[in-house]
Amino acid sequence: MEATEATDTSEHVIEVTDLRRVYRGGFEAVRGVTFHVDRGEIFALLGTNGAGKTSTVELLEGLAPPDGGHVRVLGHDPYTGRAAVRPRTGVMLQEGGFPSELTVGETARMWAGCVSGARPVREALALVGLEQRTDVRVKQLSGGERRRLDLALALLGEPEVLFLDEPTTGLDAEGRRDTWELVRTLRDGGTTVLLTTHYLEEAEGLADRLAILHEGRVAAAGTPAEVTASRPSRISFELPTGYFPGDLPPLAGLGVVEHETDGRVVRLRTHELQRTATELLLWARRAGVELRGLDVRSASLEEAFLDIARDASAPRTKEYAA
Ligand SMILES: Nc1ncnc2c1ncn2[C@@H]1O[C@H](COP(=O)(O)OP(=O)(O)OP(=O)(O)O)[C@@H](O)[C@H]1O
Repeated sequence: MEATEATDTSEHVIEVTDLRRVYRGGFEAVRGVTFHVDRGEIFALLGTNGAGKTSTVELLEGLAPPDGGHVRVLGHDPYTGRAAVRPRTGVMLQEGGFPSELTVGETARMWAGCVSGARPVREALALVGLEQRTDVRVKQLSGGERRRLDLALALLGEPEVLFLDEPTTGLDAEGRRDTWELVRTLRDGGTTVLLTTHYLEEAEGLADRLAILHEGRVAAAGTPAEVTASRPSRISFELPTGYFPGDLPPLAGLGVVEHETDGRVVRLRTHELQRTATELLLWARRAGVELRGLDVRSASLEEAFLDIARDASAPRTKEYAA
């Protein structure tokens, strides 16, 4: 029934519904994950080590069948409909694993031989800035150059959907920025990109939407702004000389949801940043004191992530499927 269920007109290029993956021995690495990626969107999967990112992406790439739920890529089941999906997708795995004796050009030509309608090798290498390294053996490439070669190979087939597993790991700051620029250009040209990353600034700056996985489940999802908006902002300052924490106005009444004092430094968290900051400054003016070291900042994606990771560090037993 594969042909009839393929709906290429759908804006949801990737659809993941209640996805489950159970490894041999019964360990449930993916426990009911649901998300979708629209055409021409960059979607980032984030999560602590072992959260289930690679286990999820492998199912999207059709490397294994799900143990529950379902996946559609370009309207097809990527496992049973692999022949229809694979030519239209590009995959950059965490480990490329090319024969290290071949040169960059030989590797790309070999790969291009396996791809129908491949773009010229020179063009793919130029996209990732490796055109000057064509005659260099793979074993002589730096770690960052190998990642760029992985990306060039994923781009050979001019894919509609690109899966990038930690695409900038090992790249220096310039290489990382170049890769972001390339991914944006591909997206603007209509390519749909799903990437995993450990770099929060990468997800914040690059992704149109993202999901943070935690122990095999989606702990937070949305645009970077939506995910951070759900987290409290921070205010910190030094207690004025001669004042004690009890001299401050009642904090709960200022919208403060968490507070701590570390020596003379007061740290607050609030969902009402403007109101809390205004009330504190009015109190300081009335008292005729200065709030030295005042630092007011909105929640960042990093904080959202750390909140989730902190929760993850609480002792738990591994969950096994029945
Ligand atoms: N083949 C396997 N057999 C058994 N357990 C596995 C297997 N592969 C992964 N796991 C376990 O599944 C969980 C999720 O692993 P996965 O590699 O998907 O996480 P990840 O989010 O990609 O982590 P990382 O950020 O470290 O790459 C981990 O607890 C891991 O130990």
